[in-house]
Amino acid sequence: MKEFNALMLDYNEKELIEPKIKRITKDQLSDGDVLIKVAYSSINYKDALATNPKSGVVRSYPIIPGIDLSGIIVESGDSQFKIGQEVLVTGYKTGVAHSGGFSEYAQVPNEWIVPIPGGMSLKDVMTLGTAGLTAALAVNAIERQGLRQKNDASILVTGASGGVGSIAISILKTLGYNNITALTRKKETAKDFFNSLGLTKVLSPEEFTPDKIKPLMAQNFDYVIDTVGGKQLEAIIPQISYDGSIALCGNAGGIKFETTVLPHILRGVSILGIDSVNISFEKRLYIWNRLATDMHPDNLECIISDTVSLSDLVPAFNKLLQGEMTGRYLVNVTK
Ligand SMILES: C=CC(=O)SCCNC(=O)CCNC(=O)[C@H](O)C(C)(C)COP(=O)(O)OP(=O)(O)OC[C@H]1O[C@@H](n2cnc3c(N)ncnc32)[C@H](O)[C@@H]1OP(=O)(O)O
Ligand SMILES: NC(=O)C1=CN([C@@H]2O[C@H](COP(=O)(O)OP(=O)(O)OC[C@H]3O[C@@H](n4cnc5c(N)ncnc54)[C@H](O)[C@@H]3O)[C@@H](O)[C@H]2O)C=CC1
Repeated sequence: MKEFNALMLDYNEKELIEPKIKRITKDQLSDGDVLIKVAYSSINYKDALATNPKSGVVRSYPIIPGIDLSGIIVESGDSQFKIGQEVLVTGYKTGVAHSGGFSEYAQVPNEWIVPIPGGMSLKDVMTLGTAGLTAALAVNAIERQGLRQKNDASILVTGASGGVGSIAISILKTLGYNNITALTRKKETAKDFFNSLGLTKVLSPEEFTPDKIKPLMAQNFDYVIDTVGGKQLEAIIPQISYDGSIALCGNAGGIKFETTVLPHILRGVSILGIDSVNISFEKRLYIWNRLATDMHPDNLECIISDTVSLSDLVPAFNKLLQGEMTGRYLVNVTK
């Protein structure tokens, strides 16, 4: 490997220099103990945000973005990791302050590396990627809050056409929780996708949002997995049932919302924060193991809408940011 392809983001103090595929060498990668020949990556909302310097996602330039990668170890300075071993990396500084997965090779610290969980392929783990890890963390969090004891609990999932939302729905269904309502702006345009997820209850924001939002409203949902954040939350939290909870995962619709203490002090409603980037290694392994076993979505192949190559990334980012994407993009780095 002398030169190889990578997507480079650079910034000239005023504006982002148009992201471009460049031929680079190993010494242009960030430092690390292990060199991985990348097979697959995926596109997450955060990867698309990374192309906007104002988003605050990228902490240093130039950078190879891509918060996810799977591949095969080709050089190892750590006896724990063997050449030829199949591994995955998500989160930490990957793709935001350390060269990431949109490259034919990546070099990372040993403590970020997760061996591919039993039974899964390099492609399966990137079909899930950070979106899958986040969805699984959210389901795990609401299970710990009582969902396990309530098989017929009513669960609302927002941003349901997106990566985190659709994988959360698949995991919930795989685990046998079937009373799921999807909230989506794509009720009409993504009908086939929702059918493939086995959803029967799909609401648009217009149907969901009451004319007047009161601090407490009818208790319609026991649990919520929210990927949208922002103003939409103002109509959701007052509709959570007594002792229910909401796993807050995302900010696709904004970061600010106004609320009152009433759902929390009168109904015992809990807000559960979900982070996939810096969770402990122990929890990471636990969740990946669940994704390979009881949480493994029955219909994993339905989640991927398109498989793209490094040269297709920029138009794909734009589609994601404009909310035009349904499901997920898998990135075949070798294509
Ligand atoms: C896959 C995951 C996701 O998709 S999460 C959603 C995508 N991420 C975002 O939208 C975050 C974008 N980032 C921002 O908007 C900003 O970076 C910020 C608002 C989070 C912080 O920027 P600001 O300029 O206000 O503050 P500082 O850079 O000075 O940081 C303050 C304080 O927060 C710590 N911090 C910054 N970024 C993160 C982060 N991503 N995760 C956790 N903590 C973060 C930073 O270290 C500072 O703490 P300190 O103790 O002072 O070092
Ligand atoms: N907490 C964590 O560790 C993680 C957080 N996230 C966050 O979760 C969110 C979803 O991520 P992905 O599934 O990768 O993105 P995605 O782009 O696949 O899905 C986003 C969904 O939100 C919808 N949406 C976008 N803007 C909206 C608006 N204004 N109002 C209503 N719906 C809107 C889209 O139509 C889509 O269904 C993002 O905010 C992302 O940053 C993602 C992964 C990890």
